[in-house]
Amino acid sequence: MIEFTNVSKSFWTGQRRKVILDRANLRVELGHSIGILAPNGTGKTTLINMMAGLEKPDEGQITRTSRISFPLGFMGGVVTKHTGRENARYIARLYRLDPDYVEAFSRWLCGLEEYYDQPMGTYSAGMRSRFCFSLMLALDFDIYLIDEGMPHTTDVEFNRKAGSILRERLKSTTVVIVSHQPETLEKFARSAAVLRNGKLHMFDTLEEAKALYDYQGQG
Ligand SMILES: Nc1ncnc2c1ncn2[C@@H]1O[C@H](COP(=O)(O)OP(=O)(O)OP(=O)(O)O)[C@@H](O)[C@H]1O
Repeated sequence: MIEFTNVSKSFWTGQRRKVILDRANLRVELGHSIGILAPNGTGKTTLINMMAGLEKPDEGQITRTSRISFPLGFMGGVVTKHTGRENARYIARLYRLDPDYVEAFSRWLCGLEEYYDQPMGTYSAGMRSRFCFSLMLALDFDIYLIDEGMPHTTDVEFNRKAGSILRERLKSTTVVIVSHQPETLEKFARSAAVLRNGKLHMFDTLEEAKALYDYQGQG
């Protein structure tokens, strides 16, 4: 479960205070995936980072009682001078999981072949994103945090394998996905919230959320 209670967050831009959340409340229960719709630049990444514990609220309380993933695509946990193998084994230990299993699963899924044993600094952006996604699926979380859909990868075989594992995982896991596009949420969640002017408005269906989002304009 993830619960936001009266959570506020803002940034000082040098000229003004940019409000991301203003005493926002939200509850994510296990088994109930949700999508969060928000226009670009209004705080999607900040919100998902707060759920992951990477960003602290200014005020209010965030309660986490499940195994919650780092955001899909997040690279902060990897050390680029180390190889994919070393990173996978190190991160497995941090999560108290079997490094042999995590390495084998991620090595198989990302399909980086000999690059898996090369420093991650030599990877292309697509290779890094395949590595991080494969690691995230290897770690087996209760709640997966996804910022703007699947990683952009041009590798057809990876997309096929990762897509089918993710679909299977979705039957037993919970997803929180943020996006500026309702279509991105459709595959993952039936209920949705809209982030608007620092408030989170929760709806039982994606259609209702979309109606408010469209009504208020997406910019
Ligand atoms: N550390 C920071 N200091 C100052 N401003 C910040 C900081 N982090 C984010 N912001 C600002 O807060 C706003 C929300 O940022 P965030 O990255 O969460 O938005 P987003 O909805 O994910 O954006 P995009 O759709 O462009 O990816 C932006 O205006 C951004 O410039």
